[in-house]
Amino acid sequence: MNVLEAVDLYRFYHSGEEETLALRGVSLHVQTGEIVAVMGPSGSGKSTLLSCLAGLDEPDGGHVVLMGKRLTHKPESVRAAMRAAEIGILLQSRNLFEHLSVIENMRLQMHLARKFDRQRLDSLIDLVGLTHRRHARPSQLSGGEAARAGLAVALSTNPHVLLADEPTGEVDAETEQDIVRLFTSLRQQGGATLIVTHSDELAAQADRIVRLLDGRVING
Ligand SMILES: Nc1ncnc2c1ncn2[C@@H]1O[C@H](COP(=O)(O)OP(=O)(O)OP(=O)(O)O)[C@@H](O)[C@H]1O
Repeated sequence: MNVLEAVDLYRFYHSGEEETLALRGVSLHVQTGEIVAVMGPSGSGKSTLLSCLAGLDEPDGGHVVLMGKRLTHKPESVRAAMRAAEIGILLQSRNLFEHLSVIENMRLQMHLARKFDRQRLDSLIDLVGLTHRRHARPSQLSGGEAARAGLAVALSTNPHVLLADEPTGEVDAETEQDIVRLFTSLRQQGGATLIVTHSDELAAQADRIVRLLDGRVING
């Protein structure tokens, strides 16, 4: 089953006289139990694509279908509700509120999605190896711990699809291995994952690699 599908996405940016064609007719899908890696050089449109897939940005053309329902060209409030219910998002800027502890960040995410689940909270924090750091604030975490905490927050609502932008971008080799293992265990549980990455190691674990160049898919 297609959990997430993008059909012929276009996104243009205008600044002054200049127009950038960030996406030029991108189509892709992610199915249940599948990891799809999106790769491509800097500026090829990966982050723009992820924002459109998450409903954080509206494409200028084309559409996105999430769990059989159109996500694009809907009011922001509707997109936000669909996002909270169905999507886990891990962006490069991370998804942690600085004034909340790891566990409070996870709780907040669950409450926003109206999916509070004490058991899931405990098992996820254990899964990412942060039980002993559950009460730490983001500023008190190492880079690798913060990456794992961000992942725990993204997964706290048990989303149908996880979208991750460079999840291993700033972590050491050991944490990268842990994150790779986490993604593969999610696949075993039937999760659908789309990862934007420059890491060959992470991409090697994907079922498919979608390569972007100048806003176009150059293979699928
Ligand atoms: N808000 C914006 N305004 C104007 N141009 C933008 C904006 N965001 C992105 N772009 C341009 O759109 C193109 C695609 O950018 P995008 O960030 O999606 O690429 P990327 O593949 O994610 O790059 P990177 O690997 O460096 O993060 C680039 O040419 C970028 O300069």
